[in-house]
Amino acid sequence: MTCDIHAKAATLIEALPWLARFHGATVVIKYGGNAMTDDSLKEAFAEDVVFLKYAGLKPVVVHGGGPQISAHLDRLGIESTFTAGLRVTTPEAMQVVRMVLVGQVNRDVVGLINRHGPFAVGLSGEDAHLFTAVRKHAVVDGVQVDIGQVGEIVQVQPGAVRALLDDGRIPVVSSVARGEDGTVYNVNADTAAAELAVALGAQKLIVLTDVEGLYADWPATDKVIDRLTADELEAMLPNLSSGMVPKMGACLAAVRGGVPSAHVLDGRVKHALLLEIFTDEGVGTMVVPTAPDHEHDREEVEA
Ligand SMILES: Nc1ncnc2c1ncn2[C@@H]1O[C@H](COP(=O)(O)OP(=O)(O)O)[C@@H](O)[C@H]1O
Ligand SMILES: CC(=O)N[C@@H](CCC(=O)OP(=O)(O)O)C(=O)O
Repeated sequence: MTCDIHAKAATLIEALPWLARFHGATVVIKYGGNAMTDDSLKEAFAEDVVFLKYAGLKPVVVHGGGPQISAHLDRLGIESTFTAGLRVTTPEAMQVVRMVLVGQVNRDVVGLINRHGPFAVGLSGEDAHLFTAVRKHAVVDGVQVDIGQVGEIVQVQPGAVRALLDDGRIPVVSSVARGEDGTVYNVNADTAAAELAVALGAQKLIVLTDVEGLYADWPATDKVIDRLTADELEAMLPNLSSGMVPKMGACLAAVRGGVPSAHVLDGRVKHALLLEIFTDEGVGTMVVPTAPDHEHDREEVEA
């Protein structure tokens, strides 16, 4: 019993340096479609985000919804195909993408968070010119491939998100973007989260997904890379497959854009967010700008 109490106190006090470090910091969290399928995990995610807010951080959520979009397209008899991890998006599919992300998944995430208080406000990347995009082409074996209404973000106007943060709210953003010509674009949510993290000058980008982190030798799953530099990641990128291409590309873009660290965490682990931010070990894969001079504790590495 005494032992239990001491262990609890030790866990709480272990958080102290991290609370001091991240007080007032903006943290962008990408909540992935594959990490949002289990009800008790969804509730734990919402608790973590609200915990971060009460702990003095400024969480911003960017959500995905790939599996939910695929399920809806399936019901309508529309086939889903992906090129380089991106959904080939016909105008017909785009209507479904927008409806599912903005009308369904965004509402679900906002609702989960707001069980704890009047915090979450949902917005689409189209709102207040948050994300402006142009048509993106995928490159397969050096050849440009048309993938439909997939957008590449060319401008972020984070004013609406900042205003919500200043008002003590938790912005919840869907990865749909506007084009200057009125076209609506489907943007990969990892990419959107990274762009927003850079524009906000965030202290961290955290990407929650359904694997432990970046595996060194996928599909072998016995070794997770716990830390790598931007240069090391860049060298690995051409050999990555499926959803990890945009995910790790996003981590690289965030770190190169001035975000001090980007993390890929296992969203299937309850309270993975809290473990990453408030404990000494950290979990998952961390991307940092450059290698530390010598082996140090995690605090120095992230500084
Ligand atoms: N090197 C790798 N390490 C980890 N996962 C990988 C790797 N290469 C491919 N994957 C696959 O990428 C998936 C994650 O991408 P994705 O399904 O798009 O996630 P999310 O929906 O969370 O954004 C993993 O579930 C795994 O199947
Ligand atoms: C262009 C593109 O691929 N867009 C994604 C947007 C949602 C997303 O990224 O969802 P996850 O994070 O759950 O994968 C899609 O249509 O699936």
